[in-house]
Amino acid sequence: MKIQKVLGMMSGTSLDGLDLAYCHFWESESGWEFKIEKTKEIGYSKDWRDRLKNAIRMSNEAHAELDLVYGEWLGEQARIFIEESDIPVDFIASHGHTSHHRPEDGVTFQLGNGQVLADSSNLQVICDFRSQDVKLGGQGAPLVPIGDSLLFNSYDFCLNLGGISNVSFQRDGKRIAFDIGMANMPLNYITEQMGLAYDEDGQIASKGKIDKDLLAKLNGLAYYDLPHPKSTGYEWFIAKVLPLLKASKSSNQDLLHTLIHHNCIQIAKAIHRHVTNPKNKLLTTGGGALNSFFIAVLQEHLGPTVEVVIPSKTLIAYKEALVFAFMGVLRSQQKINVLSSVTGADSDSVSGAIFQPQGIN
Ligand SMILES: Nc1ncnc2c1ncn2[C@@H]1O[C@H](COP(=O)(O)OP(=O)(O)OP(=O)(O)O)[C@@H](O)[C@H]1O
Ligand SMILES: CC(=O)N[C@H]1[C@@H]2OC[C@@H](O2)[C@@H](O)[C@@H]1O[C@H](C)C(=O)O
Repeated sequence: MKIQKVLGMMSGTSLDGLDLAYCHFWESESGWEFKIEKTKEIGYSKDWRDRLKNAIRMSNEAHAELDLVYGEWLGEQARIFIEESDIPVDFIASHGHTSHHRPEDGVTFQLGNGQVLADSSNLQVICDFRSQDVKLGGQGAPLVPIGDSLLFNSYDFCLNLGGISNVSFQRDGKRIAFDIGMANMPLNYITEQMGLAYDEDGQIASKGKIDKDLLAKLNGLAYYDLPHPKSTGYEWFIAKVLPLLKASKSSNQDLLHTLIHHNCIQIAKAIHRHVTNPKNKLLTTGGGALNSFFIAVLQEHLGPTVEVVIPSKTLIAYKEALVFAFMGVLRSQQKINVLSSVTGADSDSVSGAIFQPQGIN
């Protein structure tokens, strides 16, 4: 039994920080197995958060420069983590940070240059998991469903509550998945105005009340009626959601309360549409799983047919980094790691660019 030892690196849309998950993978008679051996979250400084957030508006030159500088920073973080944990690593699988995602225009870009990362960590790097799928006409997202299908198939549904919410499930022998809409992105936008990183356990939101007008407008956003495959991101938030929040006269408390109900209504709607069993287990991960008010409202909207299952804090926080590490393993073995049933691409693919260190450091 060969164990693959991989460092997965992930920076998500909520811009809270970089997740590092050192994982072991091996194949048994019952399929793929994994263990998350060591983890670390490196919170972004205000400077990094601002640079990554503003990448969407940068000139090509500034964007290219940021790609290199961020790749170097990722390499440094990997090096420090590996040294302090004293772990043998076969290779790094890095998602990077999405700066642009407009698959309809054939565009997706994850910052964190692979060659620079390989050189500064002195390890083989697999990255750029999305662009081949977009070239094949797919959404390039979500990608974690390959992991849901091969590592978490005992659950009826897998839900991620990051900046964006997405869901995945098996239907007629195929994995289906899509971005439902928002999760923490608009909540963090509001709490940022209040000088807070986020609303711990939804304490502020829980004291608010529903702004009915805003709720109706949010629920009326056209994205929700699009059929899957579909994916969304910061561009949609800025163009369609932010103007609605800015136009509302409600207090921050009421905005947070309304946004959580809105998110949960849309999540429940998306899941109910695909429920086929009387009882379903919904594995729920991503930072939103730590927000007890969000989870209580979600369970209320889902009702008794769908049970929200909250796993360990490690899995909540590091499932995405784990799955990108796993996608690296599949890539290194020339196995399919991006599913066209999820993304709508012309075909499944073995995605990810491979970079070898050139011994510069
Ligand atoms: N205790 C908590 N109470 C409330 N919210 C929390 C708590 N812990 C984390 N969060 C929320 O979770 C967010 C981080 O979630 P996560 O790390 O899953 O997002 P991400 O991976 O960046 O997003 P995506 O999956 O969309 O790329 C924080 O920004 C915060 O909004
Ligand atoms: C383009 C991009 O980075 N999309 C992210 C984002 O964050 C959540 C959601 O939107 C999902 O589609 C995806 O990330 C996860 C990790 C995925 O690909 O499964």
